[in-house]
Amino acid sequence: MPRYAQLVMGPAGSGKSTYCSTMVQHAESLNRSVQVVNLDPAAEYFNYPVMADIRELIQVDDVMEDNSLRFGPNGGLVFCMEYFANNFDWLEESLGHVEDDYILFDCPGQIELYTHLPVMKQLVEQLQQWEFRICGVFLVDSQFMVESFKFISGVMAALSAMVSLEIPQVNVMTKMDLLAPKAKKEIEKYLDPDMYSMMEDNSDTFRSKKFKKLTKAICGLIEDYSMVRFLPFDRTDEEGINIVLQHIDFSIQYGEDLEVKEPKEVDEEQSNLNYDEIFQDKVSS
Ligand SMILES: Nc1nc2c(ncn2[C@@H]2O[C@H](COP(=O)(O)OP(=O)(O)OP(=O)(O)O)[C@@H](O)[C@H]2O)c(=O)[nH]1
Ligand SMILES: [Mg+2]
Repeated sequence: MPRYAQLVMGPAGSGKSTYCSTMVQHAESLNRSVQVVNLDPAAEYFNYPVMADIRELIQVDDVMEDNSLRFGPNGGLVFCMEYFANNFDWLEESLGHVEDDYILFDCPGQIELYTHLPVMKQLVEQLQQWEFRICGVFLVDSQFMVESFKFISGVMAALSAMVSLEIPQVNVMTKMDLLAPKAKKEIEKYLDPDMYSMMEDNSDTFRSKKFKKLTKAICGLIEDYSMVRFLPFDRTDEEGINIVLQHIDFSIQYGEDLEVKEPKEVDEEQSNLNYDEIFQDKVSS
């Protein structure tokens, strides 16, 4: 039996930890068991129960206080993640060997982890060896997406994670509840974007021909992949949360291997009896 995982990624403050706790609550309401592993060694606050916490293995503060290392917060985090990659047996022990489990990994927000550092890819490969089917969930804050050039940079970040991890990925625009109705309408065009027309909208803002050409090339690239789409995520909207979950479940084929529930056996005599009654009713009417 496979196991299932979501790798919850995205820039700092994009809402990863909030997404995890919202998903846990939503899963509870569906009678499903979903657990969370905190993989952020600098995490200070999250309001979900954790099944494992990387801070038991290593903490950024300890690394920063170490006089021989002398790291700042970002270097410290990278050091922690490399240490983690060398100690996956800690994770194996914490996860146990439960068939059919469904785990969310709340990742740190440093964008370099998803663009060029190898640790996330190593984690993916390790999880696959443990028979996990993994979906990347890349979160981007909708507040920063109301202008097209910001949107393009968000898309590029998501695409970069997608290309480097080589797993199915669902991109999510978070904090939709904070948008004013007008901005919400404006942002709708980004949910299923036609990149070229978006670039035309903005043609006045391009300062030079070269910049315009570059932007056009980037838009072409994104369009060719045609995989960077965003789903809106409003933590107050159960239906919207369910749509996001369904997309993710579909990408990792969750539920396909679940045992089929047999319909209740009907007593044959009883069912014949019912049929006779219905027949009699029909004849007499
Ligand atoms: N209104 C609203 N606020 C949100 C939502 N998601 C996150 N927030 C707020 O945004 C802030 C950051 O959210 P987190 O969930 O901690 O973000 P994160 O991506 O885990 O942050 P880091 O782990 O520091 O990278 C918090 O103050 C949350 O309350 C949302 O959907 N709606
Ligand atoms: Mg967090």
